[in-house]
Amino acid sequence: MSLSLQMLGTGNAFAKKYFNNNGLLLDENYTLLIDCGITAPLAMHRLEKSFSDVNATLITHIHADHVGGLEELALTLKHVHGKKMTLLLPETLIEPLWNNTLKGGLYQEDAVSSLSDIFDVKPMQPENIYKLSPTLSLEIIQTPHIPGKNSYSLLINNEIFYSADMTFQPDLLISLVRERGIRIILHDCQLGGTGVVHTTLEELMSLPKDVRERIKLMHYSDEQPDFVGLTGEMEFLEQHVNYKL
Ligand SMILES: O=c1ccn([C@@H]2O[C@@H]3COP(=O)(O)O[C@H]3[C@H]2O)c(=O)[nH]1
Ligand SMILES: [Zn+2]
Ligand SMILES: [Zn+2]
Repeated sequence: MSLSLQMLGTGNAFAKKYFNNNGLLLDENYTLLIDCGITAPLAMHRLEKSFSDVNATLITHIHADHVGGLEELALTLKHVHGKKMTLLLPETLIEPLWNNTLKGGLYQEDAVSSLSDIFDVKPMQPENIYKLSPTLSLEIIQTPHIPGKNSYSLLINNEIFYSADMTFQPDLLISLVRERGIRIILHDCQLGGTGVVHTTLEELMSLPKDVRERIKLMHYSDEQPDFVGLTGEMEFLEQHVNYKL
């Protein structure tokens, strides 16, 4: 089995040198887009990839760097390719994604009045395992990010943890490694300041070595080059590089 990850971008919400932190998870017969932010359409174009070749898009939470490209994705698929994207998303996000984010741009009288009129919606719930292909399965874990906003991390094939955006959860990270045997942790990383809505590099550096050595850093600011060599065992993921997982 060969599973790989190619990030469309590894930047935070305000980065200008990096695209939004969205990724393509690829196995032999299946491509999953993890989040589709404002910059995702341009990043796909730069990689000479088409949304029509993506089997499904998964949404972790409703921030523009994670959902801001969905309007273009949906309209391109409908009007250029004549199809709907399969949209995997936690059930709690369906209503706010439509009413608070997408309805303004996608509503069309007698044609599009709900998320499922424009996407093939597949609601997800924590603790269920979703088998996307013979070699790719997914679980969602609700994790803290912004007070009052539902946000989710991912467990891929019961061996890879993808934090999406979350505040520092040391107990969760330690138990994922020591109790669930998680091999790789792909984690958002705020390089400076205090971790109010994200996890800081300083916080990740405080983790025990057996956890740190499984971590790859993503969702970082434009200052990332100043921090190369200062992250201990944890390496930065680079956008557009295809990593075997
Ligand atoms: O209380 C807050 C709420 C938000 N923010 C910023 O807005 C950004 C939204 O996208 P993000 O979740 O990738 O990152 C967030 C932060 O950069 C913040 O600094 N403090
Ligand atoms: Zn983000
Ligand atoms: Zn966020």
